[in-house]
Amino acid sequence: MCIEVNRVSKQYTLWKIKGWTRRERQVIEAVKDVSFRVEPGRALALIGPNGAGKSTMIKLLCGILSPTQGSIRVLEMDPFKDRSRLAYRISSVFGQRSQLWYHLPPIDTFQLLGRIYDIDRVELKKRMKELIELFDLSSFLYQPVRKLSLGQRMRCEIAAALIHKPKILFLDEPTIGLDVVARSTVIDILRDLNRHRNVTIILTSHDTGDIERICEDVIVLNEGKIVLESKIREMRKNFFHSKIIEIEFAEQPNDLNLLPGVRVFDQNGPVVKLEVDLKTCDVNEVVSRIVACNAVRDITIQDPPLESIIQHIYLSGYSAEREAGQNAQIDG
Ligand SMILES: Nc1ncnc2c1ncn2[C@@H]1O[C@H](COP(=O)(O)OP(=O)(O)OP(=O)(O)O)[C@@H](O)[C@H]1O
Repeated sequence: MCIEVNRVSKQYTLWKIKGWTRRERQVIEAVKDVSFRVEPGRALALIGPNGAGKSTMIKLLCGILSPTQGSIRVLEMDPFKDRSRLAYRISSVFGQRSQLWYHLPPIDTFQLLGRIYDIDRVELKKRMKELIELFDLSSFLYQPVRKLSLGQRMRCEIAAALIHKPKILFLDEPTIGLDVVARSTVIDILRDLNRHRNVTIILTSHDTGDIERICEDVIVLNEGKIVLESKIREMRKNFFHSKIIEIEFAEQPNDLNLLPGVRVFDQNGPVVKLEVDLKTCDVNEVVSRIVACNAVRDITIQDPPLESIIQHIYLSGYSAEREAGQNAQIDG
């Protein structure tokens, strides 16, 4: 097994200053009694709303934090106790933080990391060549990192994370702030690493598109607890029951004459978002009907926002069922 998380909880303790002399202790339960396993070569997404505990979970798995309760094994090691040994076998990319030297070109960081990981000179040269080709870095390899675009920086960031050939790559919001093209490049690279180079990927993202293209498995966290553990395919089948159609009409529509199963999700002047229940009707039919009866400037079809899927998971009573099941197991 690549990763084994057994009944892990993580609490943060904060001290609030109250007046001149008093301090009040506040305990935040970021992760509550979480268990899961990841087989080698899988790609797992950890998703959930803000504050759900995703980053805390990634930090626990990398050994940056130690659990308050429970145990974690990553590649047969305790990530917190064996952190330096584990560092040779795993890697992490945090979208909001950089491991590249800001005022130096990326090539300098690669060479420095080569030294840190004790990679032999010839081998390092070979690996850098491979990564430069894979991530198409040659045109900006000698420019200071501060002068790179966000997309170029993220490609260098992931290349740097791979210099020591890690078995597991942890990514916390790797596509945050990237434009459509840069995001797509990063996603393709991550998918290739997982599918063809056997790198296990653990990813957090707020973007359902990223998650679907990279990962096979998903864990949904909310308020520190697992509310759903599933294959992405199953989650789509069970919970993605709707699509959002965004239409920009030539002028504000009076009567949309909507089919059953279609509701107005949002409206801002001539821009209307419709939610289509896929169990009741077909998206193509809805689009054809609207285009036939109205002057339309633009139409886009999207998946519903992650937050609304999570809300749906709750409304479907899934989490309550799961909790009841777990309690029954514990009692048994
Ligand atoms: N260093 C810290 N000290 C105290 N509380 C923290 C710390 N880091 C996180 N928390 C709290 O723990 C909870 C979980 O935070 P975490 O960052 O793990 O969530 P997240 O799912 O990654 O959220 P986001 O999507 O916003 O990044 C939140 O209530 C957060 O305020």
